[in-house]
Amino acid sequence: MLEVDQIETVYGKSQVLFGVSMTVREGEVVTLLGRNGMGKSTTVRSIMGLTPIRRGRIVFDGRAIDRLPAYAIARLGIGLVPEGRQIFPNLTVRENMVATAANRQNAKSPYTLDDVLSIFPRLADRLNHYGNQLSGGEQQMLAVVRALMTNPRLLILDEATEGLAPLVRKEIWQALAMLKANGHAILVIDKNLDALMKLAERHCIMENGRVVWRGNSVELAGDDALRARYLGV
Ligand SMILES: Nc1ncnc2c1ncn2[C@@H]1O[C@H](COP(=O)(O)OP(=O)(O)OP(=O)(O)O)[C@@H](O)[C@H]1O
Repeated sequence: MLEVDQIETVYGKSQVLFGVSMTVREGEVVTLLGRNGMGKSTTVRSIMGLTPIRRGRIVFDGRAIDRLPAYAIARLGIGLVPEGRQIFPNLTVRENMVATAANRQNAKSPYTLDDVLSIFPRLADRLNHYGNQLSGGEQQMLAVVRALMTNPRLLILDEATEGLAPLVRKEIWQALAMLKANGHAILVIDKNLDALMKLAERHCIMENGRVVWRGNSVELAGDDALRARYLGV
């Protein structure tokens, strides 16, 4: 479904990605792991067309997307929950959701407001609250449901549980498990390894702009030295 092939990305004169390759297949959950500053967000920005790649190729559903503008990539069916949430503070919860709603893939039964609210019931009680009146956890849930309102086939989450209380985090993980069960493909960047090892099939570890390890949850769980070296856990 998504193939990232040998991409190189630069910010001005500083090269950040040095030939990153990874894939996400239909209905699969894949993680990008690594310490801070290793290039995970830049990989996501490159996929979404927010930062242009200098070399390499990115293919989604058989189509090269690496020269497309960000809006066109989103329209093809990739939904992003960006780092830092970025919800609209002066719109209500309902308005935030409607603002991004689109059935871009002409899904047979696109998500309705009620569908996505059933994933995070506490947002249903906050429909008329403004974005800036929500707790951090509620804002994060809103960022997820907002991405879902675009009916993406691939959902990308960049540090979606950062700074959240454990119970709220758990709700987000449960929601992702449900989305996976519904057939969504998900690419997730997060630091909660335990949750990720339960949710994801495959993991990619990045260091200094390269993917230095790929494997499944059993391999990752069984390799203490690997986790200590690249993830510091
Ligand atoms: N807009 C930018 N301009 C210049 N350098 C940047 C920019 N954004 C990120 N970088 C640099 O690129 C490198 C990779 O950053 P990136 O955000 O992709 O890493 P990351 O693995 O996602 O880490 P984090 O979890 O801290 O976001 C870092 O050295 C960072 O300082």
